[in-house]
Amino acid sequence: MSKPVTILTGFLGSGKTTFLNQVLEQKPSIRFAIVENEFGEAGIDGELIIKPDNEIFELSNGCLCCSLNEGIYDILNELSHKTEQFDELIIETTGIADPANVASPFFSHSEIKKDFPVKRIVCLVDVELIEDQLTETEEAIKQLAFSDIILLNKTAKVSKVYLEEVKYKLLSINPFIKFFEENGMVFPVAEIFETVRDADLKIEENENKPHSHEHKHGKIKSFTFRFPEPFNDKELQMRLFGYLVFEAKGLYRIKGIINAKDVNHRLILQSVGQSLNISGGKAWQNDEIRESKIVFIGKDLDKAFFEEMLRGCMAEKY
Ligand SMILES: Nc1nc2c(ncn2[C@@H]2O[C@H](COP(=O)(O)OP(=O)(O)OP(=O)(O)O)[C@@H](O)[C@H]2O)c(=O)[nH]1
Repeated sequence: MSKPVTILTGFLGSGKTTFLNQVLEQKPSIRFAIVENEFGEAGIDGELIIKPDNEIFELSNGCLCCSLNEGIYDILNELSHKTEQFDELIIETTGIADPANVASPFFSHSEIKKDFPVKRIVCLVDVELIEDQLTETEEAIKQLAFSDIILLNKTAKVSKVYLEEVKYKLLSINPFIKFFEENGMVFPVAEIFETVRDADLKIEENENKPHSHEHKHGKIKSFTFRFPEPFNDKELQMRLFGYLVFEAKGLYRIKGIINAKDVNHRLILQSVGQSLNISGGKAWQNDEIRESKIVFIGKDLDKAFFEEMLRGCMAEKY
């Protein structure tokens, strides 16, 4: 039996995981299998999904367009043997993947095409940051160009006039897109899932082209740090905030699961552009090894600098 596929794309921090969580909340009767891919090694997004009873596959360590084929084929193969356990598949791509590459196995293989028909490719757009992202990176343009649905996110951060300008600009890149908007941090999940892409996707450029292993992300790098020692969360927040305000050029994204001293639950660290947010996450279990994982993604980043900054925030120093 065929299983509908939704591909989520959008630049780093645009809101893909947030949207995915709302889909799981608003569609409780659908059993989703989820493929999470991250640029950077730590499987942080998997931990940020609210309903762990969904089957979650992680394709970490690299980006989907470069390490895709083997991994995704294995996952689809596994899924095809347990079709009675799920109803639909969602693939969340990394924030710097070209979704044409992600989608190519779904269109170039007749069996995959039949068993896993792609119903929609949804691109999340951070309306405040998209202009800079389009100027700075090729991936943001490719994501827009390839999608069927644009979900305009973080709309409260810009004026209505600016939002119209953004739409106009996006339409000049892809005139076929259908717009949806988040409203007060609520996504129109039902309407999006009622929208099915028009015709078979044309991916002439990619279909028969051998996959190039040349890395396409220029100088975009990702570092993942893991620390068993607990952090002083106030110090961490202060230093990161100072960094973001004064020095953060080229840093696109920070995501982390933090183990802070005297705090019995995880802290979730999120930063996009210059914003920084630390909020409560799942409780640490008694038998669990507590470890912090933090990933930094950006252009021309200096790993040693971040390591020193983070080590300066350990609780033992205070
Ligand atoms: N103000 C506001 N913040 C939002 C909204 N949607 C998401 N965010 C915040 O934006 C940050 C990034 O959201 P994610 O859902 O993790 O973004 P993502 O696209 O999955 O990020 P990557 O996996 O790094 O590409 C988080 O701190 C969210 O809480 C929104 O509608 N409004």
